[in-house]
Amino acid sequence: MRLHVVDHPLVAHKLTTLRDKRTDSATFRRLADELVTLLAYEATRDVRTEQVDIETPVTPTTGVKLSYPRPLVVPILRAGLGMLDGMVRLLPTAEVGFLGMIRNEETLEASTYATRMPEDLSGRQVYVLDPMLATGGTLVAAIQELIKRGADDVTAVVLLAAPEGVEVMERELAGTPVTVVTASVDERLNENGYIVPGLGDAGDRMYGSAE
Ligand SMILES: O=P(O)(O)OC[C@H]1O[C@H](OP(=O)(O)OP(=O)(O)O)[C@H](O)[C@@H]1O
Ligand SMILES: O=c1cc[nH]c(=O)[nH]1
Ligand SMILES: [Mg+2]
Repeated sequence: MRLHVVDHPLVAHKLTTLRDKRTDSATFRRLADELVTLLAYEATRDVRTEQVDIETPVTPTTGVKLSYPRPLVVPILRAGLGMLDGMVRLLPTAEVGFLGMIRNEETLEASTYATRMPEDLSGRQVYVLDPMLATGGTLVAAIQELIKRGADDVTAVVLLAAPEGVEVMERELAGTPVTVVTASVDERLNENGYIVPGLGDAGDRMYGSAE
């Protein structure tokens, strides 16, 4: 597994406001959207392209366009939904699949409550979106499902990661073609499985507590 921490002052600036507990939901959603677009620039560095012939007003030339099969973008509901627009803005030809997953806040185990994506992902590049990589249970399960369906290149775009979650991913997904792109690897997880310093519950901060 490859880990890429995006080191950029604009990313750090937006992330700081996102972490601030005084930031309201509307601002949080806007900042998450902007941050994803910055991370997407790095996450798509190896997106597949093919050569194409065009004519400029001056002369024929060759350029590139995104290849087929189209990349698949998979936000993990709920919180990953807040990252979708920022990602597809940079990848307009992408197809979008959905995974609904929830972490049990007592056991910290992830379970899947909704799946809507192609059965056959052979030869597809997939971008998974989830703001938080905490224990890693959610992302490991999501990526194992994508690889089972044949995906041969998976990039997870996460706003924040905990070192514990990165370690679990490295262990559980060893030997698989997986890259994690994040704005920060934070200090640790606390006793409730929350990232420290983190930003709290990403889904709740985007959409409310859902109770
Ligand atoms: O790495 P893990 O320990 O598995 O935790 C991370 C998961 O927890 C959060 O989702 P949550 O279960 O709160 O669902 P929500 O997005 O609907 O709020 C977050 O968006 C990740 O999906
Ligand atoms: O810090 C955390 C950990 C898991 N899920 C969140 O939303 N935040
Ligand atoms: Mg949540």
